[in-house]
Amino acid sequence: MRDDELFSFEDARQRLGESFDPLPVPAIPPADPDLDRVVVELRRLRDASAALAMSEVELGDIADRLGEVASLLESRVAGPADRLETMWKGAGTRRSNPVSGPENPIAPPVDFVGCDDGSVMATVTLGPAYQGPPGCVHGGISALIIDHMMGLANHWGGRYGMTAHYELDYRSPTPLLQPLTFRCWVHEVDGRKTWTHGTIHAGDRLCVEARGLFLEASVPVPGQPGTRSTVADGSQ
Ligand SMILES: CCCCCCCCCCCCCCCC(=O)SCCNC(=O)CCNC(=O)[C@H](O)C(C)(C)COP(=O)(O)OP(=O)(O)OC[C@H]1O[C@@H](n2cnc3c(N)ncnc32)[C@H](O)[C@@H]1OP(=O)(O)O
Repeated sequence: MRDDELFSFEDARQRLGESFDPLPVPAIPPADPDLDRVVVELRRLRDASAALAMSEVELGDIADRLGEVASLLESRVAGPADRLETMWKGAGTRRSNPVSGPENPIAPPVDFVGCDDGSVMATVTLGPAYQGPPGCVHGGISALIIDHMMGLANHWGGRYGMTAHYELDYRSPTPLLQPLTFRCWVHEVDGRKTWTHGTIHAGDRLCVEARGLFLEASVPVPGQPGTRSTVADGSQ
């Protein structure tokens, strides 16, 4: 097989076979609409405060007021271990993951679409908060998004698993402030193993190629002794 064929999603559906029966990820309503609003505001702050050095903007009063809000929030919430237990009584990480989660301020967020061709696709424009090389997306951010998206591609292809092995080739710089097309698809399956591939393009230009090996596995759910969950789905 040629290298470029490895990174073609065209026949992903064929490879999944007649059993391809995509499983959409059901939308889950917010447990608390105000939590989603808090996260929206935090993302506005993130985007407005990234890459501000040398801007000559007067920030002293902003820092003071943000400090007051942070202290108010801290005084109202439980510790992180307690919160981890509570969130698993809800939607698992489907609403709180760091890539698409509406409850997670570090998520860009990325919105995914399951495609009839067997792949999962997303278009996203990343801002300065995600900068690595000058004007470019940090390679670890690309890796984070594709890894998560591979999990969704597995689900779309009727598979699940934890990442056991993951590798990337950065073929050309991945620009900030331009729409990027992410695509992931199941490449091959064998028993507990799923090999999943992914790409990032800026327009027609290939920026990143990725390969992941996922193994069917589950982990204990925080605060629910004896209960295990497959990665991220919040169901047992
Ligand atoms: C209705 C609901 C909708 C919900 C819809 C949700 C959608 C949901 C989207 C979520 C998207 C999240 C996606 C995030 C994905 C992560 O971030 S996962 C987090 C990162 N990964 C981890 O923490 C995994 C840590 N590693 C482990 O726990 C264990 O190593 C594993 C992966 C469970 C495997 O352990 P194990 O089961 O003991 O495996 P083991 O028996 O040693 O090996 C099994 C086979 O795999 C091979 N293997 C194992 N490791 C490797 C390796 N690293 N390289 C190559 N081969 C390997 C072995 O050689 C062996 O091969 P065979 O001899 O059978 O041919």
